[in-house]
Amino acid sequence: MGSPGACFRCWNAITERKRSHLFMIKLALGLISLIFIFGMKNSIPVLKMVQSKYEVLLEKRIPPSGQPKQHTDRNSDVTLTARCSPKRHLMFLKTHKTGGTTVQNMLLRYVDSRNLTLATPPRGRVTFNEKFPFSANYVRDYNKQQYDVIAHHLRFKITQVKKVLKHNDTFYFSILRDPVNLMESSYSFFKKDFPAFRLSKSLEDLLNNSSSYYNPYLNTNTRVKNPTWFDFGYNNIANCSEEQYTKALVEIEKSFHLILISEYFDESMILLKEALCWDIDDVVTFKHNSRNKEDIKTVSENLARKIQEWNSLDWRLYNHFNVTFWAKVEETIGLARLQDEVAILREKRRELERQCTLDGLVVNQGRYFKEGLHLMSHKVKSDLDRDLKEKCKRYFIHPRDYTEILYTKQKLQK
Ligand SMILES: Nc1ncnc2c1ncn2[C@@H]1O[C@H](COP(=O)(O)OS(=O)(=O)O)[C@@H](OP(=O)(O)O)[C@H]1O
Repeated sequence: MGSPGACFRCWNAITERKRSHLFMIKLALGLISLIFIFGMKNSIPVLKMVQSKYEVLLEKRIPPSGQPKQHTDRNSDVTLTARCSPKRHLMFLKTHKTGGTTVQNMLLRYVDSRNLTLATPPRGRVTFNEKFPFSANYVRDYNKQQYDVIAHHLRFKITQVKKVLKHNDTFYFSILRDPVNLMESSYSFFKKDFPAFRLSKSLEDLLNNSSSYYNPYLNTNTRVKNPTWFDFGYNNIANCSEEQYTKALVEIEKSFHLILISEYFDESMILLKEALCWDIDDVVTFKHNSRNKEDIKTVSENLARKIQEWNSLDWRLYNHFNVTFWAKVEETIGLARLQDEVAILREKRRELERQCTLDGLVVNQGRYFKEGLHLMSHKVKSDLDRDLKEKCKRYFIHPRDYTEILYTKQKLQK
């Protein structure tokens, strides 16, 4: 190794010509670096948003006040006392065909056991008016009173939601699903409900001949294209410029504290429980609205690409929040603890299934059986004691029935 003095002498020994060559190379390298950094920053605005989102989420992670709650860090065997209190004011944007009914059932059970106030849709309905942006007047018996939870389908409009959920610590969250899986599910579930689905012979036929089947201006075709973008309150049919897309994404980032991912449902439940400062027992769920295997069609790579193009806004949205989901995992509980807790959650589900049900998931022959589809559900054992039977039933009850039960209970409590 030469000394700094020796190096200085080397430098002086270089001829004038070589020095100017070196200068030119350094200048070129500097320029290339600048172009690269500038290009990255501007061509991937989404990455910038991911960063800023996590700065915001980290700030919000531990509420400033509330009852101390103990969390055990399994990796270090250290019991940490984090100051957080269970969140009870919740806005769940129930998107379509994303596993939303499963999340909703968990929320309704939470509302039930904690005697919270649920904003309910009109009698006999499982959705608010979904075609138009939400209005506080869509809530049954709305009289400017305060509610704790919204968990039914609606088209998101934050100003109106805030007229119903007035607590300023309301936690906003939603769930997304890969648009390919979502559209395959949607096409079979809503086959008779939307003209574009009804008229086409298959999903492939619809996407190959969309102009023959799909009239975007027909208000009965609202959720055929970019259905999740529509649920979030945005225009799912007009061309969306880069600027409009980014503006919408920033709005969603600002309004929602957490976006769950259907493909990682159990992981989502653990992340949600952490964010809400709930117990793991609160997030044990059973699948609702799932189809029998024989009703699920395999989607070829070619068709998958077409579905992604058709739902390009939903596809971008999903990819964005898939990234932020995992970043959030890293920033909060970490992958190792996530895996441990997912295993505990699944064991709890298995145990409850053993206690409550006869044969696991079976084809639903009940009242809400959807014609032409084999929807699955659980059958509660008949020989259980009264309390356990009531508890078990709550996991599998149809949202329409549960909503009515909660509505009546709330009325009686007044
Ligand atoms: N826990 C869990 N994990 C993964 N996927 C799940 C889960 N719960 C429900 N599902 C699937 O979600 C689909 C039903 O979605 P929704 O309940 O949102 O439907 S609806 O819009 O309310 O009709 C439906 O999808 P398909 O079976 O593909 O149709 C369900 O199987």
